[in-house]
Amino acid sequence: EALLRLAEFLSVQLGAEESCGSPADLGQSGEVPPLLTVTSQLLALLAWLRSPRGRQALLQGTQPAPRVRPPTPDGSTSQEESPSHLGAVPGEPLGDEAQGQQPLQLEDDQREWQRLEQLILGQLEELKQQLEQQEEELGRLRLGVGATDSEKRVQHLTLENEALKQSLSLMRDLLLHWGPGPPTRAPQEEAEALVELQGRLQEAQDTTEALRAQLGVQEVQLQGLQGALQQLQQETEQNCRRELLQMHGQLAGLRARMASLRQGCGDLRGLVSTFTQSCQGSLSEARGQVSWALGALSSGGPGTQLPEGQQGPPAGCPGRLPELKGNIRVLCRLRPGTSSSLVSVEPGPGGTVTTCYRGRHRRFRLDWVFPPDASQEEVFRELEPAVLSCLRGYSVCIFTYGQTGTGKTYSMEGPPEDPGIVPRALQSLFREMGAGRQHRVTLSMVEIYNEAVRDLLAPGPPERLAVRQGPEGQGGIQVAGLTHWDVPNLETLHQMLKLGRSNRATAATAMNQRSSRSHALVTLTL
Ligand SMILES: Nc1ncnc2c1ncn2[C@@H]1O[C@H](COP(=O)(O)OP(=O)(O)OP(=O)(O)O)[C@@H](O)[C@H]1O
Repeated sequence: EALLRLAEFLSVQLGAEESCGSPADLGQSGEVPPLLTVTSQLLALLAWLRSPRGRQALLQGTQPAPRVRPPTPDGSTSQEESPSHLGAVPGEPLGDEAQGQQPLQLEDDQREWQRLEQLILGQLEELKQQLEQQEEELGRLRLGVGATDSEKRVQHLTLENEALKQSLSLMRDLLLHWGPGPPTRAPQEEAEALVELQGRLQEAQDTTEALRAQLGVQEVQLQGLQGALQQLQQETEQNCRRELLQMHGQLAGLRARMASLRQGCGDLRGLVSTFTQSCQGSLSEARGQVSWALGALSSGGPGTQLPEGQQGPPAGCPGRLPELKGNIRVLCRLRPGTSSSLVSVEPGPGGTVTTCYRGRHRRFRLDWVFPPDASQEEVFRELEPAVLSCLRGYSVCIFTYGQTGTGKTYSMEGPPEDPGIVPRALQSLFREMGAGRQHRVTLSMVEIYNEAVRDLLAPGPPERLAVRQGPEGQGGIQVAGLTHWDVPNLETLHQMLKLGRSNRATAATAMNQRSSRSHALVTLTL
C-alpha cells in the first residue's frame, strides 16, 4: 500500500510539474528540479517507513494514527488524511491471518527498501553529475569575466547551487532521521559522498564569490580606463587645435615673408639690370676713348706727339669733359606759362622741381633745371660739351621727353629765328671740325609713327623699313635700307633737315595746334 501511495504521489507530482512546470511544495518556481522534489518525497516516505511509528503500522497492517503524510522536503508534516481505500482503522488489532503473513510482508518491505536505496543512490549520482557540470560552467565563467551573459549565468548557477544545497541538507537530515538501520555499507558511502559533495558545493560557492569580486574589480578598472580614455581624447583634441592655430600663424608669417622676399628679389633684379647697363655704358665709353686715342696716334704717326689742339678737351668747353658728369644726365626745362601742379622751382645745377598732383607733393632733383625764361642758347650751352664729345669717339644721344605741348620740338629744333639744340649742335660740330676737317659726316632721318619706321630722307615716297640687330661691333640696332646722305657743309645740312621735317606726320591735338604725331630720329654719323 505504501508503495502504491508512493506511485500515486509520484504520478501526481510529475503530472503537476508537466502541467504547470513548477513543484508544488517548495514554493520556488523553476529553481528546484522536479526530480529533487520527487526524491525528497520519496526520502520522506522512507523515513516514515523506517520510523518506529511506521514500522509499528506495517507490523500491525494498519494505517498510522494520526494519519500523516510523509514530511515535505522542508521538514513540515501535512495533516491531510491518508487515503481511505487502505481500509485500516487506527488502534484496531491485527487478525491471525495478518499475523501469519508478517514474515512475508517483512521480506517484501526489505526488498522494497533495498530498491528505494538503490533509487536514492541513483539520484545522488545524478546530483553529483549536476555539480560537476556546474563546476565546468564556473570554470568557463572564470575565463570570461565581465560579460553580461556570464553574469547572468553566474546568477543562475548560484540559484541552482542554492537549490542543490537545500536538497542536500534535506537529504542529510533525512538520513540522520532514519536512525540506526541495517548495517549496510551503502549508506556510509552515501554519507561520505554527501560530505564530499558539500565540500565541492562550498568550493563552487567560494569560486563564485571570488569571480564576483574579480568582476567588480574589473568593472572598477574598466570605469577608470574609460575615464582616462575620455580625458586623453579631450587633451589630444585640444593639442591638435592649438597646433593648428600655431600652424596658421606660421603660414601667415611665411606668406608675408614670401611677399617681402619677392619684392626684394624684384629690387635686386632692377639693381642688376641697372648695374649691367652701367657696365655696358662704361665699356662703350672706354672703347670710344681707346678708339679716339688710337685714331689720334695713328694720325700723328708713330712716335709723334698729338697735335696741340687735340691734346686736351675740344675748344669752347675747357674743363667740362662729359665723363666728369656721368653717363646719363637729366635736364628739366620749364615751358613759359603757369602750371597748376607746379609748386616751386630751384633752377640751376642740381636744381629741384616741386609739384602737387591730386594733393600729393613730390620733389624732384635733377642735374640741371632751366626756368621758363631760359633761352635756347642757355640750354644748348649746357649740352654742347656732350655734343662735341662725339668728335673724340664718344657715342652721344640726346632726346627730349614730356607730355604733349610741353616744348620738346621747340627745344630740339626751335623756330628759324631762335634755333634749338639740333641746329646749334650741327653748327658747333661743323665749326669744330673746321674747313679742312678729316671727318666724313653723313645724315639720316627716320620717323617712328604707329610702330612703323619711315625714312624721312628717302628719294621717293617714304617707305616702311625694318629694324634689325646689327653685327657685333657696328653699333647695335640698324635700319635696313635707310638712306645716309653725305653732308659737306652746314647749309646742306639745314636743307636736308628742312626736307625731313616736311615729311613728318603732324596733326592737331587738344593741347598743341601742330603736334608731332610721331617720333623723329636725326642721326649724324662722323
Ligand atoms: N620754352 C618755350 N618758349 C616759348 N614757347 C614755347 C616754349 N616751349 C614750347 N613753346 C611753345 O609751345 C607749343 C608746343 O610746343 P612743342 O610743339 O614743342 O611741344 P611738343 O612737346 O613737341 O608737343 P608734341 O609732343 O605734341 O609734339 C609751341 O607752340 C611752342 O612754340
